[in-house]
Amino acid sequence: MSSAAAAAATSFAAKVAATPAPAPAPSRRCLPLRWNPSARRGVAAMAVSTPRSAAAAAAFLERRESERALHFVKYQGLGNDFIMVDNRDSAVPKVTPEEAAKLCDRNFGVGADGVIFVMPGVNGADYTMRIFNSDGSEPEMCGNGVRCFARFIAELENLQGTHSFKIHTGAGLIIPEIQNDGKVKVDMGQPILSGPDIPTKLPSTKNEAVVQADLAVDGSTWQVTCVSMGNPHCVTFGTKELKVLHVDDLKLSDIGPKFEHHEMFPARTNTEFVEVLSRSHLKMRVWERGAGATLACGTGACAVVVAAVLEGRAERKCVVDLPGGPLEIQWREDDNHIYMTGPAEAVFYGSAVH
Ligand SMILES: N[C@@H](CCC[C@H](N)C(=O)O)C(=O)O
Repeated sequence: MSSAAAAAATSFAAKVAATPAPAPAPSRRCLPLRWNPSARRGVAAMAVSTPRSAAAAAAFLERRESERALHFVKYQGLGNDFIMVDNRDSAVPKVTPEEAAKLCDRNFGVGADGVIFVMPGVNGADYTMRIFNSDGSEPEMCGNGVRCFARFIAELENLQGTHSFKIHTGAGLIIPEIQNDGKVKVDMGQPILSGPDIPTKLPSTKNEAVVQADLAVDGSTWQVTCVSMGNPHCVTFGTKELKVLHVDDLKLSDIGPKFEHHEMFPARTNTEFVEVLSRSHLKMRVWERGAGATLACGTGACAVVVAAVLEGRAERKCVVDLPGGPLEIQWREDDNHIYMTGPAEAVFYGSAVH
């Protein structure tokens, strides 16, 4: 955590009232986000088992309503978890980057990989998505986050069934579509391959792209392919010495930060370590810029398939296994767009006092 965020940690009193979300069932909707008395009774009833604690919980809920509280819903996509904030009434995020870092702290806050804001759309988009990483920095895009975003909008707007939305993000227009089975398929747009645009200072090796370039990290020469999905990714399948990675053997907390802060990446980088299981099945672990080791990274999985295709290791349509579960990724030849399909669901509802 930055010193600014650490300072905020002492001043930002996050008291979190968390309640498990109802089990997902197609015919049953989640609790409405707009505060409503019957929903509140439901929360209290779930949280309490004795009359005495029921009274305490009711008193707490009364007090909570009278204080300035940030109401949120915690969502997760393959274990990549986010505090979702209904920010539809303003283009200014309801929490600062320092407060976001505090909220994301797994001991002193709610615990999450990031905070995501649903904001009014601009330039013809239905909504704008902004996100703060758990260190308070602001990335351009988040793949798992945009799936959660789509499900959150459906909940906020009381929409059932299939729906697609035009979302304005720092990576341009992103289009998630909620499918019949509840999964979300996202048009993630086109990958950016030009080194300076990613950005990386590594020289291009294949046309304008940086493919299987040598990168010295921690005494080894890693072979990396760089891809931007709006946010920067460095993908590696191994070192010059050790061509094949066994990703489960990696000590991510040692090696990850050395990539993230490498001088070749002026905006820092996300890094994906990949094992090829077959030409349509990849396995990866990720060290995320601003969030560290996470259970999944949607933009990372897209970057991995692009890198695998550019290196001739895989087909354009792959299942990518992440620690939190699989994502289906397709890099289409006709429009050069990448499509990502995966789950997203609400975990719990809460309020943080600040
Ligand atoms: N987990 C995300 C990526 C979030 C942003 C990333 N940490 C960055 O700084 O670029 C995903 O699912 O894509």
